[in-house]
Amino acid sequence: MDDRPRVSNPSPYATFGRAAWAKLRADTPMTLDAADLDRLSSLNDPIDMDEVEQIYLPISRLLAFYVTARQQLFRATQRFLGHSETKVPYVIAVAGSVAVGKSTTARVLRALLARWPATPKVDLVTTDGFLLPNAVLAREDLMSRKGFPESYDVQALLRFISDIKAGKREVAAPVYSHLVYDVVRGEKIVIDQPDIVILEGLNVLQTGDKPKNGRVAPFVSDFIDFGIFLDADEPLLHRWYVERFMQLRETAFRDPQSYFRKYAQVSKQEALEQAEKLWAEINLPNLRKNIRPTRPRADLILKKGKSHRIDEVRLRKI
Ligand SMILES: Nc1ncnc2c1ncn2[C@@H]1O[C@H](COP(=O)(O)OP(=O)(O)O)[C@@H](O)[C@H]1O
Ligand SMILES: CC(C)(COP(=O)(O)O)[C@@H](O)C(=O)NCCC(=O)O
Repeated sequence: MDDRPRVSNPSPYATFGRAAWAKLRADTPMTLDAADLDRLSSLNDPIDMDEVEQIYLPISRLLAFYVTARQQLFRATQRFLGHSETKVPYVIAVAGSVAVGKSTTARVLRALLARWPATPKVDLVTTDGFLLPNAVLAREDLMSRKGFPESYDVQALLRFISDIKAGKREVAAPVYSHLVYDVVRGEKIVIDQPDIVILEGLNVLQTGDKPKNGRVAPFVSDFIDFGIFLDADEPLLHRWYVERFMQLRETAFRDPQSYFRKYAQVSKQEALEQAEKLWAEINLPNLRKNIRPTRPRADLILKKGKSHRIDEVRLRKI
């Protein structure tokens, strides 16, 4: 019998259940209260104190180590090259499906990181601002591909993130409105050398096309220091998407400016059919083809279960 040790394919991740991960909070203090959480959670994505204490405080502690280590490495390179010190933001990406709750995760992280003792300046940018305007999407027959890689101005997103990592001041990003379902003309947010940028969106861990003429184009993910993938099984995502659509029908869709105002007026059944259609024809295929394949590129995978709680954490160790 061959008793040599088997060479197995080791997982690059260490996997934790909730209780084991919660212990890694160590002595990190709680800096948010119930009112903060109310303000930070999104529609149909509740978050409570337990979730922050058990899941997010250990993440905040981990990121404090990573940011310090990265800054030291960066300063070492600057010293070696004899360059004067420029300030370069640390970029954290938050990726995952439509309706998984990226906005809540990104906002809670931002609030926690901004309350570290050194109170760094933390900015949050969503990639939807880089979607092509509806007029362009309609012209190119891409309205039913919103969120797919071809629906974004990837060059503009790359320019934005590379300018940030080059330490440029006052870098502008366009702004998207979920209400009008389009990029808002003339509106922008300006990022002015923060300590940390959180970049949130479906596509932040994506890589570009295959090499052309022997050259590989740069990817958004090349400029990311730490990637988080927010994960959940398809049936849950489906449920959360449809539930949110039906809740929006009672709220945002009633606004005369809402792109979906029609669905506040039609029958519940018609609205439900539209939500199912958007999920089945756009968001689910996008999840399968373009979003979930980026999960193995994440440094941290947060898997949500029922009630939107994170049940499992996987941290890249190699
Ligand atoms: N049609 C809509 N009208 C108004 N707000 C919306 C609409 N669709 C999504 N939102 C809001 O936009 C934010 C981003 O949603 P989404 O891109 O699905 O990402 P996630 O759910 O992962 O945060 C959420 O806070 C959601 O509540
Ligand atoms: C705007 C989105 C593409 C998300 O963009 P992101 O901020 O992740 O880049 C998405 O919320 C969306 O609108 N998807 C199109 C199908 C739908 O209406 O659900």
